[in-house]
Amino acid sequence: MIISWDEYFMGVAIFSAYRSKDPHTQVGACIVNEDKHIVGVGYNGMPNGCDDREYPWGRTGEFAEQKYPYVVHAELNAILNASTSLKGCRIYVSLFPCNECCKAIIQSGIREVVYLSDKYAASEATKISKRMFDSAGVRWRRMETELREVPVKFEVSDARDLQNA
Ligand SMILES: O=c1ccn([C@H]2C[C@H](O)[C@@H](COP(=O)(O)O)O2)c(=O)[nH]1
Ligand SMILES: [Zn+2]
Repeated sequence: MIISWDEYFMGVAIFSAYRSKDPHTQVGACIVNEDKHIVGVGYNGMPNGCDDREYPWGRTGEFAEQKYPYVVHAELNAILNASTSLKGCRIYVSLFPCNECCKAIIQSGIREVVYLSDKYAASEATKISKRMFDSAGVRWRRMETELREVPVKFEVSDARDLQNA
């Protein structure tokens, strides 16, 4: 099996998402420069020093008892983790960015967004993101692939024999 660049970078975003402790929506992001080098990855999680076993992961109730005021979004983590300037970069995200991430993406100099899920397309946040991306000239497109899944095997004993593992 040989995967495309888009599949490869989105795969890194999806793999990053598996690190998230969010029980409802795990999100991953992978930022790539014009040389196709990965310069930042991230997932949605609590800020450094905020123990993710102590902070809430719920979606309802009092604001302070919900996850929303605490969690750092995947895109922002990827931007903050980046090792270099993001001017001209592309970001792969497993979920279309919210309006807050949209602003950070625009201001960082990222020029293209490739996304997988648009499950909150009807939300105000997503509509606002699309408007701001369009105004700022940041392209956005859904990931196109025939792939449904990629097998990942950890029991491989010989790295030269991945196909037959
Ligand atoms: O741009 C975005 C939007 C959302 N997220 C994160 C924030 C939360 O942890 C989840 C969304 O939770 P729901 O339960 O689906 O409301 O996704 C993000 O990382 N980036
Ligand atoms: Zn966001």
